[in-house]
Amino acid sequence: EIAENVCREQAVGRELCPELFLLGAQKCGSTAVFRALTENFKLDLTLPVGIPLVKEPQFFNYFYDRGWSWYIGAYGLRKSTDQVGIDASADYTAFAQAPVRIQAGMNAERLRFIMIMRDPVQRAYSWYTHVHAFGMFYENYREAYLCFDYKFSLMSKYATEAIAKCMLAAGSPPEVFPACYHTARSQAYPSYHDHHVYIEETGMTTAYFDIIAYHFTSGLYGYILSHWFKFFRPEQFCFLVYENMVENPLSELAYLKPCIEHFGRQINLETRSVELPKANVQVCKNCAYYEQLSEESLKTVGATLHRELYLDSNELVRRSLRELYNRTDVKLWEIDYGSGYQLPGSVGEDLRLGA
Ligand SMILES: Nc1ncnc2c1ncn2[C@@H]1O[C@H](COP(=O)(O)OS(=O)(=O)O)[C@@H](OP(=O)(O)O)[C@H]1O
Repeated sequence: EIAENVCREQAVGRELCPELFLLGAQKCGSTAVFRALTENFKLDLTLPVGIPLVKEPQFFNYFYDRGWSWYIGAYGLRKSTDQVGIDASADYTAFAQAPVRIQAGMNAERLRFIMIMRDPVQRAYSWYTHVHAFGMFYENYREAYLCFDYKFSLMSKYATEAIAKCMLAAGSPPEVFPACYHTARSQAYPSYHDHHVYIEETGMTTAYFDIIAYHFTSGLYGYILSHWFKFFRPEQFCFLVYENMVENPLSELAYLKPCIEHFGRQINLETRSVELPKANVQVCKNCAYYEQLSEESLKTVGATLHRELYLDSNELVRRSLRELYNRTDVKLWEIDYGSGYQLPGSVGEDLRLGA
């Protein structure tokens, strides 16, 4: 039996514990980043062996009850001092208890976290597409979707109402995510799971509403960050912005340097040009009941989501990255959502600083 505190040592011959975490949210391009690290930069990172989703052990969210032996055992023993174990469960960011458990059980000071962010609207729509492509055989997903006639636009509308109400009741930024993430059962707000609301457009009442909320709460990056910052120091994080990465992979991936060099390893950014590997590109044209939104329709839905759900969170991201990392190049996701969109003063300021 492996003891819970075994990860506090780094001795060769003892258990190698994962120390590099590749976090999302999901659908932010984490598979492409993983491939860039291992294929383009030829970084030898140790993955767990013998557990179902190798790259994503999902221990600190879904499989915690399988125990530490299951998780740590899968990484084997340390062969050298600079060996690095990686856990690329992007989804840890969607669970408030994940950083609590990581801090409690791992060698917290040693850890580094790569966190990727993407326009939360595009991300949510990508997850919706993913569910149509891969998740509709789960009965609870089908039932949750059925109430909305399987439509992303309807889900957005009702999820925005519920989540915005929760955020209003939640208090200061660090409190928002634990109170309002998709499986939250806070005093401030009853759980989404038991949130039964009548959908006017379909004449049905919601079931498994937490499944719907998940699409949208996973994009509240600003609040996710202020939650993780309760457990780890800013120096332990390296941020990637999906849109920047697509536009200029090399200069965006350069932000990973401190998180890699921390382990005595190098990524050579000077000599090679890097193309971001294409991974998990989804096509759902023939998915049954799939609401394929035109660019224009997604902009209409997205403008409301940004205005009513993401605005403060997005601002928090930009402010955190500017103040803590001196970064002013975080994409203004809201700006793509149509003319007439009123930027608040502080966002306008960010825009000027970023220009
Ligand atoms: N090279 C490159 N350039 C641009 N976009 C890319 C690239 N590689 C992956 N992707 C897009 O990333 C989305 C998948 O993200 P993830 O790998 O994090 O998905 S998952 O959470 O692991 O399922 C998925 O987004 P959507 O296409 O919007 O669904 C991928 O298309």
